[in-house]
Amino acid sequence: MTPPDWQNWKPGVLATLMFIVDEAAGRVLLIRKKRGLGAGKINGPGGKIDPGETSEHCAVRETQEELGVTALDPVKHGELWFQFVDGLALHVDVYRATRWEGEPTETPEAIPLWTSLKELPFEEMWADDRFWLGEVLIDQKNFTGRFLFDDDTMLTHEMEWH
Ligand SMILES: CNc1ncnc2c1ncn2[C@@H]1O[C@H](COP(=O)(O)OP(=O)(O)OP(=O)(O)O)[C@@H](O)[C@H]1O
Repeated sequence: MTPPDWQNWKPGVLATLMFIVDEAAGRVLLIRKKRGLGAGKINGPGGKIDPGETSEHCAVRETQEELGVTALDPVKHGELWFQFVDGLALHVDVYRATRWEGEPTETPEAIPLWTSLKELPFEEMWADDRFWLGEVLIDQKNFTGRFLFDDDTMLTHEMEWH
């Protein structure tokens, strides 16, 4: 199919992703997602923004709910625009934090996975992640990415680095 013009994409559902980076140990706190969109995949903690909530608050709250960890001083590094051919549209703000409180704990939503920054498990992640995750986590770059998906299959992508 022909993808719609990027400019005509709707913002859709607003959501967030949080990546807590332990710079001293060269690792990032990922999750194995147990339910919801992308169940079974490895991703960062995150989820939908509640009405009236800021995106930063959502990223912190979802990380608390999924892992029992509080991210401190998160910095926004990017925006992901996902369009699925079935009509679902997701707009995701991506945060990175280097300080946190609490010990990651398994919850009904997620299994915590401290992962080496040198061995990001892209084969178990959403297909778009290999276009931006290393650049954000390691190089602290800022970006906007737009991706068209048919279920799990990425059909097109467009990256801007700021
Ligand atoms: C398509 N390629 C993708 N690549 C990378 N990450 C993706 C993603 N698609 C969704 N995500 C993230 O996965 C979480 C689930 O999205 P989301 O719709 O919010 O579902 P989830 O059921 O977890 O939300 P609630 O916890 O119910 O709020 C959410 O953090 C969102 O940012």
